Amino acid sequence: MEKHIYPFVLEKAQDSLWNYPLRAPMVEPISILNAQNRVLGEDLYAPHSLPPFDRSPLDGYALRGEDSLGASKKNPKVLTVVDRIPAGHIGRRELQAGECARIFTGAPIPLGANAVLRQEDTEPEGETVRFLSEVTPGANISRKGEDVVAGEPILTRGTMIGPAELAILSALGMDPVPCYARPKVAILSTGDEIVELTSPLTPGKIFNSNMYLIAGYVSRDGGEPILLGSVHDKEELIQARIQEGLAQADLILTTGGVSVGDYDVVKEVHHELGAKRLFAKLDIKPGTPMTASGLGEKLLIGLSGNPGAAAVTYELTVRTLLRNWAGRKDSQLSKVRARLTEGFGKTSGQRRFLRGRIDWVNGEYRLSFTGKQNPGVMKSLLACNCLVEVPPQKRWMSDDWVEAILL
Ligand SMILES: Nc1nc2c(c(=O)[nH]1)N[C@H]1C(S)=C(S)[C@@H](COP(=O)(O)OP(=O)(O)OC[C@H]3O[C@@H](n4cnc5c(N)ncnc54)[C@H](O)[C@@H]3O)O[C@H]1N2
Ligand code: MOO
Repeated sequence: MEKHIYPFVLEKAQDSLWNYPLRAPMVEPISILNAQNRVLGEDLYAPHSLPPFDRSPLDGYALRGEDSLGASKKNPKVLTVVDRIPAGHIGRRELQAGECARIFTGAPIPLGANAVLRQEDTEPEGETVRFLSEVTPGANISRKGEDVVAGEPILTRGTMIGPAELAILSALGMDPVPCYARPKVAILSTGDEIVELTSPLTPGKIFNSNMYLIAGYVSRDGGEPILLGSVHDKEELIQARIQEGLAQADLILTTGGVSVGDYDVVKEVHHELGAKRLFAKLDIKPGTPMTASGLGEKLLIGLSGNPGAAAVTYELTVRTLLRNWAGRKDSQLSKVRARLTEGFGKTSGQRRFLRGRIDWVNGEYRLSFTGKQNPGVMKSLLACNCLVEVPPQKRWMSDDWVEAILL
């Protein structure tokens, strides 16, 4: 057991992880039905324009605008209706002077027409229609390409696909969608006290909740969790399970076994596996004993077993690492200024990150702490949508302005 481990400044630890040369994910074709929340793997260009043809934005009549000039309620212009064009159909003939076509929203503008008059400004009369107002040539036509022009760059690599992207992709007929493969992340919980949910909870044991916590984060951030379950605090057992993980994944996230106790063997296991230490202690609370080692193009990260500590350190380090690796553009943590609804008086020699919640209240962001901040506490993660740093020896007072790290 090492006597003293030098604590790494959080920002240096972040740098070492975020710049670690992991293998870039391949690009794979994904059905548009499964593309939500996937990351686009290529820049995409529009194969055709949107709309793909000049169309009517109104129910009314398509005409040559010149034929309506001077029309008014008092002095209507009468045109002959020679065609009827519902959406999805095309006009049968080119309009001549003095002619118009009944047209409906979304239908293509017929040849010869250059304007549409809405039906509210007309009075149909048998085969003819009276125009009660004029419409200038070019008016009321939704032009081909007014939304998207064929060939224009439409979505860039690294875009997270959501409903708006799905709409554009499908309008352009782009199925399947080239997406980055989701990086595989193996997750292992260590500890003699951990049991799986399928086993009874006998005295001294707790259920393996960290695996679900971390798997949830991994999926959220664009990775594919591989669940390795839990393993007792024995070096050879942990090593074997990590090796099992390494056969399937390039990032191994373990929880527990990183502190200074007799059973905290994860650091030794990293060493035995030939991994090179990046850091083995952070200058923050909670999660101080977090450890990380590089093994070629693979990373081994040991988070604290305490769920609150594992969550905070995941968010401050692994979140951005994984989003970057998954190819996402939104990988950086962002901050907003918020005013505290309450103080936090407990000082520490170490930087501390508190779990909080910000809400927009009466024209400003207000930040409240979400409850007990002990590293073993899970409940304060429930409403948590931000973290707030307390510098060493600092006390936050109610109404202080702080920077909230958005989660
Ligand atoms: N003498 C010292 N003791 C401790 C120190 C220290 O500096 N000197 N550091 C403390 C700090 S800080 C932390 S954080 C913890 C970290 O311990 P480990 O990361 O080695 O984690 P464990 O001891 O294995 O577990 C801690 C805690 O979390 C519970 N746990 C573990 N795994 C799970 C899981 N999968 N699901 C739910 N809960 C889990 C475990 O039962 C413990 O209660 O060490 C302090 N000790
Ligand atoms: O630094 Mo430990 O993670 O919270 O209590």
